[in-house]
Amino acid sequence: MSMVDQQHIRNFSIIAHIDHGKTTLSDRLLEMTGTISERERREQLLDAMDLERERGITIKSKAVRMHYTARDGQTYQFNLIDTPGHVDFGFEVGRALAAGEGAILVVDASQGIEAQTLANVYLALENDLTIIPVLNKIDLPGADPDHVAMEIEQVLGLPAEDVLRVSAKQGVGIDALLEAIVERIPPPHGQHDRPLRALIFDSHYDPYKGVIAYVRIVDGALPVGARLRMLGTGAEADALEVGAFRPQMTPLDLLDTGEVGYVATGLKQIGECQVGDTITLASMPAEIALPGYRPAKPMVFAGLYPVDTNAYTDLRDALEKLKLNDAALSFVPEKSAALGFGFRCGFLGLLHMEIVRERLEREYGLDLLITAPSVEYQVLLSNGDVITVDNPADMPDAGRIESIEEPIMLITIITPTRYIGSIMELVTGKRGVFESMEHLDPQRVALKYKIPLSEIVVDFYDQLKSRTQGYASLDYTLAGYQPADLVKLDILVNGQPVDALSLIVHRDFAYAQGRALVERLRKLIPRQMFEVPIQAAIGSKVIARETIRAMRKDVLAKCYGGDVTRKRKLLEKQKEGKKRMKMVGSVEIPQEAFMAVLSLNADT
Ligand SMILES: Nc1nc2c(ncn2[C@@H]2O[C@H](COP(=O)(O)OP(=O)(O)OP(=O)(O)O)[C@@H](O)[C@H]2O)c(=O)[nH]1
Repeated sequence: MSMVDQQHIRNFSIIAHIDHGKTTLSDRLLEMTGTISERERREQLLDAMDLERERGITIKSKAVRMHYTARDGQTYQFNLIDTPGHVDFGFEVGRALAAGEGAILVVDASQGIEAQTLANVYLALENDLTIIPVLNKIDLPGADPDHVAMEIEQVLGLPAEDVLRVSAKQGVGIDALLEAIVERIPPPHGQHDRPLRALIFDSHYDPYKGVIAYVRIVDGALPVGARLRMLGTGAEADALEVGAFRPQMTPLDLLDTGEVGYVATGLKQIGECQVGDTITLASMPAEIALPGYRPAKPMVFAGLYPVDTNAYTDLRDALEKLKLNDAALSFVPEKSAALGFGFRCGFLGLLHMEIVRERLEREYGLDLLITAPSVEYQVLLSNGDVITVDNPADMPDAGRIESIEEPIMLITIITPTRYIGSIMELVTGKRGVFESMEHLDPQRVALKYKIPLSEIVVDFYDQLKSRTQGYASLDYTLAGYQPADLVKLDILVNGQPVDALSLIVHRDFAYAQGRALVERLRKLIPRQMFEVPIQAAIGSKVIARETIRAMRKDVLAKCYGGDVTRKRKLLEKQKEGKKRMKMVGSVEIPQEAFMAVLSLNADT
């Protein structure tokens, strides 16, 4: 049985703005400590998920154990908890941070501080972590380490002389960083003789071992074979296996005070082993749970429907499994007159939505139809009741509504000063209100605005990037709810309202958006055998109309009167080519139509 003195443990995360080199640096630390070989590093081990490698981003946090022999001759156990960098995943960053005592803050020496650098530093400070600031990419010709070190001192209050300089790519400055981890990050100071308290900071589901909880042992120890109890849910389980990620799962006899590792619980019910809960021993339970996490709050909602109606239960099972690896995902069954049975899902943001959808399709072989994303509205009814509405189709008739409140975000945009005008124009065009402007240096500012979430979920980030040639960065937090003059815009296809195409829009923009949407739909919905009118309406008032002309008769005419099987073959072939279509009434509507709203601004 290995006993490690807590003095020789260091638990930390690496935090960074996206693309500043967090993954490259993590892999370099693994290589320098002999945890992986150079070849393995090249294969970018930490970004193991296919999807991550393709998108080049880190989605799930991971916890890897390394051993480092320092200049003082002592061997230290490092537990590196990797965190995702994208704005949608701030929730996971917070969880990972709470499992350690320190954070390495990576800043690209050619880019300087970006929006998520700030957001991550605030999260680290909230968790009382020791921060080691590191300038990465000093090998780049455009790197200006002295300037960025001063920026770090001025904006973040971390002394410039404490800032380390590395090139993760070339392996420069990594020794000094390893020493700084030993010297600057405090060891854990848990109580070895107290009953076990282990914080669950992540989990995944394994078909053979059940729920695998990623844990930080705060007090006591967790031996293999022990009977465990979850303090929050009361569920009990056996520790089938305990171990550490090195980086593969490696079984051990026990996890001791201060250590980070995993425990396989055999639990099949994901709800019984929740991230944020405390694990203790059934034989000698701790009394007080560790402070948990704020549950992640979904911000964006969309309907997910199987293209094949028979796949409904498969979709439900897949969502349940995914949820284990993704605590932020929420879903409830919903029924659409147009699309049948499906689920209303809640996501942290659009990137999160895209990832969930792709994982469902790739890992579970599902063909899905997804509706346009919506935010959550607070609706005060004339009878005094307040309801929340996250599906435009559920919005009550205008006559029953007293007022509607929508979520408002506080956004921070960091940008070179030359783009301020263009950003102002973008933000005010989306009902944004200026809050403040702060200079980071003579060439760069942090702009703050309040803006409705519904205006930024769609393509705000892309527009911001294209207006600033990629130079601006964005971060956002919920600032509260505000009343607004909102109306429901219905879309009628062939005279029938299609619930899945309804939208909530501001009254001032309703006409323009209705026009743009019907024009767009006219292009997206394929011609049918008959003429199809497409209308946008508010209540019973039609505000825009387009017509899809009928298909020319001679396409199928060839088959008439002749060979029936040939006609059937032709129709089947067409069907295959249009997999992602839904029959709505007598009209086939393709997936793109349900997402048409996403590309509206490109037209207006
Ligand atoms: N020149 C140079 N490029 C680097 C260095 N470190 C990382 N990069 C490159 O910067 C890009 C982003 O690096 P990643 O390690 O994927 O960044 P990340 O912060 O982990 O990104 P996410 O996981 O998506 O948040 C990659 O193309 C790296 O090859 C460095 O020291 N020098």
